[in-house]
Amino acid sequence: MENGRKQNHRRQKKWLYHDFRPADLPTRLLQLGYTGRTVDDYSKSRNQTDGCVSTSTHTSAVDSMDQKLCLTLPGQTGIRLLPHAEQYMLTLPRFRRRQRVVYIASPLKETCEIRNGVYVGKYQLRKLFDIGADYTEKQGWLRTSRHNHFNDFVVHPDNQALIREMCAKAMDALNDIRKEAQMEGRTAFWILRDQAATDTMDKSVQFKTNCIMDVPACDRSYPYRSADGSCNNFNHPTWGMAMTPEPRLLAPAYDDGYDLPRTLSEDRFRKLPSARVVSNIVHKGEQSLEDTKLSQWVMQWGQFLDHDVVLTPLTEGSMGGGALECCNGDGCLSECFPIRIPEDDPFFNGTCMNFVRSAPAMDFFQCKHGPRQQMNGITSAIDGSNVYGSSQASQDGLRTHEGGRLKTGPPNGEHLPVNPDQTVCRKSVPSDHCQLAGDGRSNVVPSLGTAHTLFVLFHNRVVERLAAVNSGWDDEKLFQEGRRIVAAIMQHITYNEYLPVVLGPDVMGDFTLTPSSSGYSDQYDPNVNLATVNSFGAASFRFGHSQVSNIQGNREEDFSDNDMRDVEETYHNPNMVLQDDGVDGISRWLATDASLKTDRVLDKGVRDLLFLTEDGVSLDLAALNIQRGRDHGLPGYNKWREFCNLSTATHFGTSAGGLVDHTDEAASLLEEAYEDPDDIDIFTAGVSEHHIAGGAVGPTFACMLATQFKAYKLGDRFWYERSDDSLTAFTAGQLSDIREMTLAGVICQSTGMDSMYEHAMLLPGNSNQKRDCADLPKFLAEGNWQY
Ligand code: HEM
Repeated sequence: MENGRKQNHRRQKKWLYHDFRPADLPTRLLQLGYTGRTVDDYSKSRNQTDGCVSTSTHTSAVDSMDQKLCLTLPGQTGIRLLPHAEQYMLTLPRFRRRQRVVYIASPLKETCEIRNGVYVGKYQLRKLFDIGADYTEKQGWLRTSRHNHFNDFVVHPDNQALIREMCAKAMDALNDIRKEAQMEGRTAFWILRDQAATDTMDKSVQFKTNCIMDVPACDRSYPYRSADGSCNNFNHPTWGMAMTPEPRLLAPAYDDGYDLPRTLSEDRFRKLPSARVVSNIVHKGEQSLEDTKLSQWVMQWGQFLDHDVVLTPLTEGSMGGGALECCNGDGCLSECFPIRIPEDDPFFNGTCMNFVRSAPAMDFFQCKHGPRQQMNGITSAIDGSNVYGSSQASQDGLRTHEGGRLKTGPPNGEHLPVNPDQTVCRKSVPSDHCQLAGDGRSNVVPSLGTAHTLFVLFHNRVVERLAAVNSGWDDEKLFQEGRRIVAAIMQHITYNEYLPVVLGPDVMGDFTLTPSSSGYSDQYDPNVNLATVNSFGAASFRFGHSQVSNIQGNREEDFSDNDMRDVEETYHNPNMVLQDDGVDGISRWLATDASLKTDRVLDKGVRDLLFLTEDGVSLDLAALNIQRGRDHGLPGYNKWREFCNLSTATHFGTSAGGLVDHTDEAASLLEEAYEDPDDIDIFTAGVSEHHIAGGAVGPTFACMLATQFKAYKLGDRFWYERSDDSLTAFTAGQLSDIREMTLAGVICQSTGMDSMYEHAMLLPGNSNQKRDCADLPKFLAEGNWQY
């Protein structure tokens, strides 16, 4: 008997890891929760939509098309298999006879450390089964960094320990879930499926508690924002803090309920189309339409603002460190989720677009964990963290520590300072420099670098003026007061100039977003969490990608064209902004060139040529957006319609019960791309809706965006319009000075320009005339600012 049990146990282990028989797969799948489908069905559906991407000369695990396991055979292309988490596999029938070894990539939770300045976590490839001779075991490293697109998103050393803790905990959490499932003899999918449904903004599943992070202690008498956004809310000091998980408005729709990206329909019978296929069908167009009212400053303010409120770090890695290459060697790692490029792609030659999953996160302060979450690497509040950084160390590194000023850089001290890491950008001439700013993405395009530069220069003008009227103030006081004023002006520009043209008057009113024209506005509610929610970063606020044009430009003092470059030439190349007249000329171009209309089409510069390298490798931003939503487990379009109390679609027509907020053309393209309206990705459907009256987005994105902007306003203890907190409030006179300020005023004050259009975000016209800078609002720091 004893012997029998042992044998049984051994047999079970063997079955799991070594001796898997393809014939058992249907039964195994049923046990694992993939009900109602046979292997053949599954294989067929995967066959239709998946391609195999990498070729190998030896037997090894090399690639995956979406986050899972893969198998390669000598001289054959790689095949992606099923989730490592459940320790089982699927294979395409045609390879059965020839397959040798299948590996499992499993993170080793105890191995989180910093290497070469970035967080790395160890993973191990274990043999799952073998039907042949070769067998090797491999080890590699996963690292968590801010981003892998040309190292834009470098982790500040100050945050490395935090990332390490967080990632270790997140890996622990996912392992706990797996173990729990094994102990109960059920799959994690079933355990978490119901619980995941309740894992919304406030609740998450609680498995085990071994907290190692302390909730920050708050000094209630400190009058300024902390550098990392902690203690904005005294009752919840981590709300809105950098390096914390992004809350969710809706439960995630992961394939396995807790970790694996959404690649299947809700009933798990359909495989979703490749993100690039969707992009080719829905987001491709001959030429994007220009907006008739809005200038490029709307696009540029959107991106600059985005970099104030959200940065979602990715997991990176490779055997020897460096960015994860999911189309080239790292594809077997569970953190890879590359995008399949169809054979008949109109632009790309290859079959695979690199895509790395966002780093896993959990609420490590409350030690709650459940389905995989993603983290915000920067502060959530609209607080100028893109100017001042999101950690104490980063803030300190940006300051001169004299007179409250921020550092500036060559050639004339009117540009961003030199980044200590000169490998994060491309240089046209040796005298160019990679720029340093509060957010790591400032080199992405020159017009973004321009916005950053303007606000650093503006800060310095503000503190100079404060110093002139407050002679007793030291560097710290000047810096913090300047920072407080600049953040308030950024909030005002956002709610007074940007949001009204994006959301239109009705939504502004319904969500109480319109700034008061006089007096105070005391809507602060300490029960509101101001943290940037997952769907805002991964979907709705990406609507701005549709506004990006193929050109980066510079205009002369008389606003005629000066330097016009294709956007792909300017990615990660700050040359344009570092010209003597770069900031002025680009600001003029942004104010007078039309933004592209928010619609389903993304221009070629971002849809085919994003981050083009000298080697001719580029990405598709629409496909990345779709894939990112799936990576984060964002539910489909219909679920967001429900969230927003809007009708859902049961057919692809535009009549009642269908896609009522789409044109016939957009609806029919969605039908071509998807099998069922429930499958439609939120980015794709959201960006292609009709605009709401007076706005630049459709009703679904308007609701999702307004929900977030309401939280930024109501949940911010430092909201600029408040009067009811004597510690943080501006005086009535100061508030009225802040309300006077406009983006045009900031541009004029920060540069040597003579004139600018009054409403920088609107195209020139009868109600938007060019004005002398002398006649535009100025922040003078007289009277009201003398203490
Ligand atoms: C030249 C202009 C722009 C470029 C090249 C660009 C590029 C990118 C890239 C490469 C990503 C990461 C994609 C991924 O792997 O998931 C991203 C993320 C994002 N972008 Fe843009 N973008 C631009 C403009 C904008 C604008 C105008 C907006 C908003 C109005 C915007 C909002 C966002 C948001 C919210 C994210 C997610 C950020 C995060 O969670 O880390 N972007 N963008």
